[in-house]
Amino acid sequence: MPSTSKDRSPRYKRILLKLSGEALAGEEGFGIDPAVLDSMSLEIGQLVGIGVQVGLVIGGGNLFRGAALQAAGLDRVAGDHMGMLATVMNGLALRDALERSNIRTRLMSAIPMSGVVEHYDHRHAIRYLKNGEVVIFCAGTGNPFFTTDSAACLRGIEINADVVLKATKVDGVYDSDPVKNPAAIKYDRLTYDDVLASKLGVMDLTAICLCQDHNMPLRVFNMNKKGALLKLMLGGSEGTLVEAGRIEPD
Ligand SMILES: Nc1ncnc2c1ncn2[C@@H]1O[C@H](COP(=O)(O)OP(=O)(O)OP(=O)(O)O)[C@@H](O)[C@H]1O
Ligand SMILES: O=c1ccn([C@@H]2O[C@H](COP(=O)(O)O)[C@@H](O)[C@H]2O)c(=O)[nH]1
Repeated sequence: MPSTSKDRSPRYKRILLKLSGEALAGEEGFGIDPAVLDSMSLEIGQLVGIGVQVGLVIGGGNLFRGAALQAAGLDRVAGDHMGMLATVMNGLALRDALERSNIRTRLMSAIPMSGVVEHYDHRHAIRYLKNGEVVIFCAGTGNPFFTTDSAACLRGIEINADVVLKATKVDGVYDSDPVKNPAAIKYDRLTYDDVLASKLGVMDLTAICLCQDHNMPLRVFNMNKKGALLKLMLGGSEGTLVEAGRIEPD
């Protein structure tokens, strides 16, 4: 039977999607691959097309990470500032790609950068989202010693998103890192307490605690699977859902 517009009504009204900076690098492992930007824009455009309000947080791991710079001898705070500025560069590139695809987009930075990006203000952000514009939140939380995962959960809570979606290169949360352990077992659902107690490393624990404190559901899924994001919006199951409450075995 052909699908009707009713079939395509989204399961979430407003989402916060965290995009990995590392994913932007594509095959190169460093920098920004325009082909990856275009494919991300296509997927995001599909969500806007079915009426989902989309807030984005972009990581910086394709350019700089404070902890790696510190290991190379740099001061940690300077390294973290470089990492946050890296997310601004990624944000500028992503906005450009989205706008080339005719998706109206705002870029808001936690660090004021007059003339380059708009300074973050959650009330303005909500207004833009209601207006159908995609909003990219860059520069993380604006503070060192945090990550963009924490920034994603923070912004998700501030804009009152229905869910935080972490797009990554693995299929969800496993009992150990699936990149290092090919025999790792994937979970479909977990509680915040499960993730915290077992220190499951897919996201930093500060981010998980924030979601737990504010009862913000979190889903980790693989962005390399074409159409996974749209499938999720239309009620399909992808990745791992982390939420409150006791999960009964199936
Ligand atoms: N228990 C686990 N389940 C799933 N993935 C895990 C687990 N432990 C560690 N990981 C690793 O965490 C990675 C997810 O982090 P990812 O690179 O997407 O985020 P990030 O570091 O926040 O992004 P960025 O590239 O923006 O810095 C996965 O690629 C996986 O290798
Ligand atoms: O709130 C924040 C967010 C990020 N940083 C620094 O930026 C890099 C890149 O972010 P990823 O989450 O690793 O992609 C991060 O390693 C930190 O150095 C920050 O200081 N504060």
